Amino acid sequence: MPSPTIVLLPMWATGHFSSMLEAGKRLLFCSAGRTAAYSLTVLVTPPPMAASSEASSSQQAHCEMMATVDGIVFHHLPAIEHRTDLAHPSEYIRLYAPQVKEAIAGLAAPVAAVVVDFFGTPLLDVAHDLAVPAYVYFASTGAMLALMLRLPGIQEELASRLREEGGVVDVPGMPPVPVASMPSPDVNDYTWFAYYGRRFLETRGIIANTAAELEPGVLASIAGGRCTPGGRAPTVYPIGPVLSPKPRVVVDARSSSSAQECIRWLDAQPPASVVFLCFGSMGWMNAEQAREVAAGLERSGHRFLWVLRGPPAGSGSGHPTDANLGDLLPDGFLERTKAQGVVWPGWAPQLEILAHAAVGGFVTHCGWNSVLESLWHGVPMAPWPLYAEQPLNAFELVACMGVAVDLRVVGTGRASSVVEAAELERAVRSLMGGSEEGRKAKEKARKMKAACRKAAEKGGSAYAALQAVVQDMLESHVPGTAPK
Ligand SMILES: O=c1ccn([C@@H]2O[C@H](COP(=O)(O)OP(=O)(O)O[C@H]3O[C@H](CO)[C@@H](O)[C@H](O)[C@H]3O)[C@@H](O)[C@H]2O)c(=O)[nH]1
Repeated sequence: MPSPTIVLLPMWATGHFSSMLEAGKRLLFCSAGRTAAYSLTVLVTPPPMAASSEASSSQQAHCEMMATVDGIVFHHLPAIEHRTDLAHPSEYIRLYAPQVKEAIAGLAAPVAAVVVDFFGTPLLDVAHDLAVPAYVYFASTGAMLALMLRLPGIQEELASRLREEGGVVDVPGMPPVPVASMPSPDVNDYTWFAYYGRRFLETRGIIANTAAELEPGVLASIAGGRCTPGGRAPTVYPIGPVLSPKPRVVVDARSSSSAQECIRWLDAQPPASVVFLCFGSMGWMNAEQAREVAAGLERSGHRFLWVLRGPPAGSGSGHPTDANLGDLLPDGFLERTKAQGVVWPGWAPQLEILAHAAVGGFVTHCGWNSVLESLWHGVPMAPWPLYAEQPLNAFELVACMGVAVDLRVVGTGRASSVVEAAELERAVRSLMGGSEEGRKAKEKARKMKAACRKAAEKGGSAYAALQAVVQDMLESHVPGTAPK
């Protein structure tokens, strides 16, 4: 009888796919040496056409990188017909249910557990139909998880709260969240968030990319049943920070020059002297936004490494394009600042950059992977949230963790939020140690670095959570049973 397998159902977006694969690898390593060690089966759903070939090539490169790890097997599901009427990723993922069911039922190994990305929550039905224990992998913050769990109980009053001038939303374990810091409902509208929150309670547990040391308040409030109607608390396994190295091929294929050039430039800069700016896998800037940033950086006088990507081709949705710097930057900027900084017009080796001693601060869109990578290396941040749950993350970084300086963003959304030049100049100076706020953020980030590393050590909280979830999977799995 083959050893039991854990089935992973990741979602294609880079910030989800790579994080979940890395988490799966950790589950696998944690089970090694036990009497019933697992294998890992990853069912790969191709991105919809609108998500672009960039998501496909990134997905493929991650699969190739992970395929070299013993015990991981990939099954690529055939693409379904493209549908233009589906606005939400979860609706699209739901269409894969029959294929996912067939693939799981056809596995030779007994299935110990199915783990779905939170966008793939509709696929919990498949696990239930097959009577297989189900778990969710949550790639974002504990705060966002608390909010999702809370939403079914406050959905009715939420609409009026969101309209109130100066309104706040109560997320247990956090200070009152101003309406402006609520996740932007553009893609992930609150109906879906509430749906996830309800359905998470059907699982055996939520495997979360966070750590008790990072978000003690919200994790305690979830565990205490304060976020859920009826006080029924789900089991959360905070196994983070899970950092996911990007395959070299993804970095090189997406950059106009070798990624190593960034690192070589950093090698020549003094310690903690460079401010790094990067906006995730989907962030981009238009000429108005870039002009303000350029002026702010130049006036700050600080060294910078700025990853600048241009708007998506065509309709404006989809992935950013490699920037044509001439179209985005003010005349003469590159020439005037060539001794001060570098503008990188494509995909950059972010994890290596944040690990570099020359980097002293990070202006970030607050994607949770970016935040964790920054904290892991003790780099303080200035938050410029763009979409999804990023405004909530930004609030948490400043108001709860104290690891970021405030940055005043005018407007919301990818195309319409602007940080004016004078504000960027002020925030960069502060971030780089020019204010009490900046120095405090740096000190807090240094402490978070130590806490993150302690959590991940053998005997640390994340390590214990990994062992606990593997133990739960062993207990829930009845040896010798395969799905019907
Ligand atoms: O030039 C780049 C740009 C990004 N990255 C990497 O890409 C990942 C980006 O992930 P993240 O920071 O989480 O941003 P998004 O790609 O925007 O992630 C999505 O998924 C996250 C996890 O759920 C959410 O927090 C975000 O809001 C959502 O947009 C990180 O590992 C970065 O290191 C690079 O290596 N080079």
